[in-house]
Amino acid sequence: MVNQNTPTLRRDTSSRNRLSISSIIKYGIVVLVAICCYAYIWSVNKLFNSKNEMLGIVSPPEENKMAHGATSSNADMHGDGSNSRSLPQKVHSRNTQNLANSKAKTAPIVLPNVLLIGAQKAGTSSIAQWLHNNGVCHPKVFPGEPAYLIKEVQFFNQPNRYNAGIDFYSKRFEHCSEETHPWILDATPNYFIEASKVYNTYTDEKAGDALAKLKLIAILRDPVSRELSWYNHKLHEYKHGARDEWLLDVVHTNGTIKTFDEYSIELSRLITANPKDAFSLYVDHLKSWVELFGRQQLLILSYNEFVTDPSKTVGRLEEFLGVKLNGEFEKYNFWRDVSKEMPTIAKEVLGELFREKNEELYEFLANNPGPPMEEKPFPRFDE
Ligand SMILES: Nc1ncnc2c1ncn2[C@@H]1O[C@H](COP(=O)(O)OS(=O)(=O)O)[C@@H](OP(=O)(O)O)[C@H]1O
Repeated sequence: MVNQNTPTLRRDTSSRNRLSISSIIKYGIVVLVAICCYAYIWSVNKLFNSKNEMLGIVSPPEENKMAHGATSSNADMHGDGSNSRSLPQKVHSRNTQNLANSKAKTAPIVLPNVLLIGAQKAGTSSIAQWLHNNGVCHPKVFPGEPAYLIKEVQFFNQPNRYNAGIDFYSKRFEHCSEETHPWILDATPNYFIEASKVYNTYTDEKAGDALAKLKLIAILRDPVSRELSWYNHKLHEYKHGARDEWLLDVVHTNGTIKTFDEYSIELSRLITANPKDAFSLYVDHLKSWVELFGRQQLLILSYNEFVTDPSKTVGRLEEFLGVKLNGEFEKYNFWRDVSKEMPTIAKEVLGELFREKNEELYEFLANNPGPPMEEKPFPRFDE
């Protein structure tokens, strides 16, 4: 039995041995192939990444994200940008981070050295265009962004843009070389109520000496007629089919258009309830600018003078910027399909609403004189 079994046993053992050797060889080949595949994928990936880095390609679309934000927040002239489309949150913030890191290594920060901070509806488009005609550098508009950003970057007033950081803002001005463009302008009237955000950016450690070089220009218009102009702007857009949220306060809920009298009564209620964000309460906002930036960096112009004696306004701007400026102001944002007449009730309601703050403004400007070329005393709106 033993002998009979032994060969069998022997035969079985040698076959098992042959099996296990061939299995080991097979497994070895599989492992080797797996290692080779992994090494190949890793090296291709590495090569691709380093090529992207060399070409300056960063992961997905920071620009697209901003373009969406800007386009949709066009419907929000006061700028909370809340309806902007965006990437899923995690990807979104990582991309912004990547961009910031790569820019910090490569491009120096370029900030505008002239900000036309408002007031809205006080001839800012005309002044901005005229300065651009005179060689003052204007912001770059990126693909997908609305064309009006060539005048106004809307950086400090739109949270989705402001939160993208100083590198995002700088990118709009990187084409403005100091040799060819001594002056770089962002003319965003909505900045008028954003003094502290502007200050934070200009004192960022990346901003260098931008704060010391910064010139601020404000042009003030009688707030009552400024409000009529803004109402007319919205009405004009509405008549041309726009239905964005920011302009819907010119219509009743049933779709009929509010008269300016009706609009003014509501506006008066709103401003009384929330004066902080009211653009027409000039003195409140100017106090913040003066406190943060001083008075000599800020030139305050009169819209009334700009309309009635523009050559004087030109002279003040020339002196403030230290350059010769040519040509005339052209008309911008002048709508013919709206009435410029000031109705009686609105005049009274808004006149009363702004009276006190206007007086405070004249007093504040008298006690805090601006740079030498500024008109003094600042002309009263009711003169
Ligand atoms: N060159 C010139 N001279 C006199 N008045 C002018 C000029 N250019 C523009 N305007 C009037 O300014 C108002 C528009 O101001 P803005 O360009 O600042 O508007 S905006 O804030 O950019 O939307 C708007 O005022 P209203 O007509 O009262 O609405 C324009 O007609």
